[in-house]
Amino acid sequence: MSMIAAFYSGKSILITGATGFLGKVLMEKLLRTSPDLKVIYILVRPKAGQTLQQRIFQILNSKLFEKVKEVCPNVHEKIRAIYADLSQNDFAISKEDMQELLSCTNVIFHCAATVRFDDTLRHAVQLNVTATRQLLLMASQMPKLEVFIHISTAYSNCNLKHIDEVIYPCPVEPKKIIDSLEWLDDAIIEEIAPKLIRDWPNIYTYTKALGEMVVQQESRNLNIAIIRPSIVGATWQEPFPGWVDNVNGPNGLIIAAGKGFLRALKATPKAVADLIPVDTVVNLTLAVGWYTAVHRPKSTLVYHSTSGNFNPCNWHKMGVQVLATFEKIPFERAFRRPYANFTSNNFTSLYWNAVSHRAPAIIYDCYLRLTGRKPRMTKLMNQILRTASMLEYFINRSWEWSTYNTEMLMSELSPEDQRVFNFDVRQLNWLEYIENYVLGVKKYLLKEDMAGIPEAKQHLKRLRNIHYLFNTALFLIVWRLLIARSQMARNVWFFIVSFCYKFLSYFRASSTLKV
Ligand SMILES: CCCCCCCCCCCCCCCCCCCC(=O)SCCNC(=O)CCNC(=O)[C@H](O)C(C)(C)COP(=O)(O)OP(=O)(O)OC[C@H]1O[C@@H](n2cnc3c(N)ncnc32)[C@H](O)[C@@H]1OP(=O)(O)O
Ligand SMILES: NC(=O)C1=CN([C@@H]2O[C@H](COP(=O)(O)OP(=O)(O)OC[C@H]3O[C@@H](n4cnc5c(N)ncnc54)[C@H](OP(=O)(O)O)[C@@H]3O)[C@@H](O)[C@H]2O)C=CC1
Repeated sequence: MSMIAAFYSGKSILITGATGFLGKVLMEKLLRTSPDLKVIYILVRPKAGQTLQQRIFQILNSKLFEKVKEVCPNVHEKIRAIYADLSQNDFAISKEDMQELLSCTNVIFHCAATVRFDDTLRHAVQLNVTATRQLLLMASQMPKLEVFIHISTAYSNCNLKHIDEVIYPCPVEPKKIIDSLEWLDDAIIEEIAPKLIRDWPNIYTYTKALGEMVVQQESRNLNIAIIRPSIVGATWQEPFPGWVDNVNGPNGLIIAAGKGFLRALKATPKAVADLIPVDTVVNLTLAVGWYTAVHRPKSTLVYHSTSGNFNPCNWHKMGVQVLATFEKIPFERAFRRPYANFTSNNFTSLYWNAVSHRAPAIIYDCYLRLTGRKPRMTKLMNQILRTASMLEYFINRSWEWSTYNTEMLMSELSPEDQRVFNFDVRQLNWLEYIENYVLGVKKYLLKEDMAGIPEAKQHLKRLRNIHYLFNTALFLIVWRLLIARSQMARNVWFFIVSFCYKFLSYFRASSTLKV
């Protein structure tokens, strides 16, 4: 019997960010392993014209939740969606709902955040700092609360090279920032933002660091733990391999590469690609929830959910395997044949951007214009290159995260829990994982049918022929121009032609002799 699963049975669990990538997998695993939990409260806002109910209905009827329904057929009854906007005062939760949350909640998983790298400082502080403080305040008024789990990121201290499982202080107190945002206007905030974030690469990682500090300062006598995942990727094993549902992190780049838009990346091939499967993060999170509630550590423990020091993979290996998978299971209607060129050199990177990205986009847009269609490739390419440049910081560096707490927890689990809540990435086979990942991107993000693979392969062959034809034509044009202008080029040309002629004559003569 799993002790972790038993712990969550009969519990009322509050999840923020349950409609997000990590939140959905967390909810699924909880329902599948502890089907007799009492209720999962999820704080949700209406979005994209959908009501709360429509959003929940769509999530629970998605492929991700198919397996869970076999063990928990009444899954809809276990979820109680509560209207909430985390950027508002008191989260805009109604009095009745708030009362219910305060009196019933046993466990909190705080996953909600804005993960955009370029969000405004005001919004990112509201979500990643102020909302965390507000939730901690709510938690302190919950008599039945046993544990509060805060999801942060391994990059909250990415301005350091070696990162321990401790909360590092930020140069400016979060409270001072929260207070000043109340009276400063937006223009001034954006002006001071770069000065505040100092050597953090973006607003996201900076505000996640502030969020951790808030957790430390406002923890009162709460039983809290922090999880710090690195780059969260598709599922490894559960509920099935390769599940993924948004374009964040590597996902968008895999699409851009598979469709042949992105063929070079400013990346350090030997740098560690610290990906961690989302189900691994979820298993660790649930195990930490159990351990923190049952063992009540004296201080707030931080757990790194990273792969680098257990089972390192670098960007070169990842790129090669991603490309190999595109060969086997290509994406449909690619713009060009997929290719992956990783370079850490600024000059080479500029060259590849001009030759491999911008020039083909401009040529294609000319073709669209000539055929009476609206040009769109340059705009799309600019968007992709902007995204790639935003991620560059993370693919050109390696970090060392210590994992003492995570390893300690692994050794505390029973063999059954180690199996059901496996977060040991030493067992992960990268080649297999990446193949399933790319397949998952094709199936669940691009919604492409596997039956289209032969046609996709044919299309790639056609692209290869076009590529050869184009290169040959280009070579001939350049050569012709050179010959017209330079005596030296003409001499080389006559030398090659006479050499070929002699070779052919010799070949013909010797084959005649044999006969
Ligand atoms: C050369 C061959 C390569 C072979 C492939 C090998 C794979 C290597 C992958 C390497 C990836 C490394 C990733 C490192 C990530 C580090 C993460 C740190 C860990 C965290 O805690 S962060 C959590 C993750 N957060 C994010 O990833 C958010 C990043 N996104 C943003 O901040 C913004 O989207 C961005 C990039 C600033 C763009 O903003 P904006 O210009 O305003 O555009 P939109 O957001 O509105 O989106 C417009 C359009 O682009 C699509 N989109 C969004 N994100 C991506 C993406 N990552 N890749 C591709 N496309 C993306 C979006 O869906 C929109 O499309 P529409 O069709 O709706 O217009
Ligand atoms: N993905 C990654 O690579 C990594 C993620 N993390 C951390 O993991 C956690 C989850 O990330 P992930 O699932 O990827 O992110 P997503 O962007 O997929 O999910 C974010 C969640 O937060 C919710 N949310 C955002 N703003 C509000 C708001 N104003 N009111 C209510 N809910 C809101 C979103 O709701 P809605 O659906 O309505 O937008 C969504 O459910 C975050 O804390 C992130 O920092 C850490 C390391 C890496």
